[in-house]
Amino acid sequence: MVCGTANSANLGVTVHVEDDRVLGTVLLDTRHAGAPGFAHGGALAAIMDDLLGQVLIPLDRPGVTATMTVDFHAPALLGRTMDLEAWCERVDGRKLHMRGEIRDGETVVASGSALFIHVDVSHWETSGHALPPHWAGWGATADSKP
Ligand SMILES: CCCCCCCC(=O)SCCNC(=O)CCNC(=O)[C@H](O)C(C)(C)COP(=O)(O)OP(=O)(O)OC[C@H]1O[C@@H](n2cnc3c(N)ncnc32)[C@H](O)[C@@H]1OP(=O)(O)O
Repeated sequence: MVCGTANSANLGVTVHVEDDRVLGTVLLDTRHAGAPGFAHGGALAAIMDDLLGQVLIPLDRPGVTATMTVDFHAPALLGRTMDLEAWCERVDGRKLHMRGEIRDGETVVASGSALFIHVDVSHWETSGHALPPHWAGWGATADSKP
């Protein structure tokens, strides 16, 4: 729902990995309004969750959000391309401490911190839905297993 290109209702986030960081952009519009002209905080929280979750890829650790805090520092205006950045601050066994920012130019609009928990890919098999084939090797290089 945030960056999936197969979903026409996605939030239009694009991300890529540079070294161990996730960088990206998002351009919100009137579909994502809270107050007129301003992005809904829930949209920003969804973007933050997904952005921090993308760090699981360079970390090569499948994981899920256990808890997340989003601080809203400045209004996020619709119609502006905002920059996204996220990284892993610390790994403590299965606990993955992520941080990220959503910026409009030099202004940090929102910052986020989350605890992700490293899980085995089988975590998602309980839904009964098929997993993307490339998830099969996810976590193969992780030095500890859930
Ligand atoms: C590339 C993909 C991008 C996707 C981005 C989107 C990310 C998401 O939205 S994920 C969806 C939302 N999150 C979920 O559905 C998670 C639901 N929760 C769960 O499945 C489980 O509670 C889970 C896996 C997090 C933890 O369960 P479990 O594996 O049994 O571990 P558990 O033993 O309870 O906890 C492990 C450790 O984490 C700690 N912990 C767990 N939850 C929390 C929490 N909420 N706050 C603080 N600490 C926590 C525990 O205290 C424990 O610590 P310790 O080892 O020191 O005792």
